[in-house]
Amino acid sequence: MAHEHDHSHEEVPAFALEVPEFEFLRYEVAEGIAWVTFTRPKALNALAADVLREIAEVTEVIAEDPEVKVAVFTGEGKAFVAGADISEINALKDVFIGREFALAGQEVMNHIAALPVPTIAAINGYALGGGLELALACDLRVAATKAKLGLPEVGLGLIPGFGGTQRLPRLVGVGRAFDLILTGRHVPAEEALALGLVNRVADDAVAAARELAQAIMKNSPVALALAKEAVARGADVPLPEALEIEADLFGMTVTTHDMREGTAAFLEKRAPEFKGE
Ligand SMILES: C/C=C/C(=O)SCCNC(=O)CCNC(=O)[C@H](O)C(C)(C)COP(=O)(O)OP(=O)(O)OC[C@H]1O[C@@H](n2cnc3c(N)ncnc32)[C@H](O)[C@@H]1OP(=O)(O)O
Repeated sequence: MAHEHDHSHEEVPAFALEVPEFEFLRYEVAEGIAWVTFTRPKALNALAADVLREIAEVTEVIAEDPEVKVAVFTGEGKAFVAGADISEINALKDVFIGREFALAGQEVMNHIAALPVPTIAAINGYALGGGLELALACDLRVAATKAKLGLPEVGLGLIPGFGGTQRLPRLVGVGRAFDLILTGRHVPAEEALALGLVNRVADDAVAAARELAQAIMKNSPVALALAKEAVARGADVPLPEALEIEADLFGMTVTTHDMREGTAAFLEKRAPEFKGE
């Protein structure tokens, strides 16, 4: 085959994943966990358009990386994410551009929600507005004791626009969601736990997220992906149809190596060795 270019990357094995350079986040994979850390602490990790673009890119990297079993999102400094960038919103004037702004943010959150691996928001500090909406797009939320969560948009003359008016009531119920959406107040972590808004509260959210990820990773990766798919696809359809989706996906599990291995290991009183297939 003729070589038309100087392939300076030729020594990289064909299967190596190309990870783009990120400016506003750090991407690391260690022991099966993909860590996405927002690194714009001076602006409290606010979601400027460029940050949202990088989040969309990193979800593609995660989805394609076979090493990743669980993904954790967290922030540097005193905030997880303090919302969409208010100076960018201040510049929005046209109704259609405003709508596009919300749709673009929603799309990024949808990318997170659609990831095939379990996702955890390690809420190290403020998770406000678009920041809470990002956490709501994750499967699980772990909050630091000092974290504050809220949807303060109405105080800015806005409404939540990155999924908050929809994902929050689905998670905690309409009445509890209205409390947050209409007051815009900052909810402390312990109260967020009582509301069902977060799954765990710990002094160190990152350490607690790591423990949660490790507990999840003991299970079959293929079962995790199918369980996640069942919940997601069943969420917005009538119950009889949702139960059919569950049965179809259950059917798929019985054809997997992991199901043979998991059930055999139980019967043989030993630990399973899952392959994710
Ligand atoms: C569809 C989605 C819509 C949305 O998400 S709308 C945004 C919703 N979020 C908010 O309304 C929260 C806004 N931020 C705050 O209320 C405060 O911050 C905090 C309570 C979280 C923290 O207050 P404190 O500790 O006093 O820090 P600080 O001096 O306000 O913030 C440090 C720097 O970060 C900038 N910043 C904070 N949040 C945002 C943001 N969401 N968009 C743009 N910049 C933000 C500030 O302005 C400041 O910057 P400088 O150092 O240059 O003065």
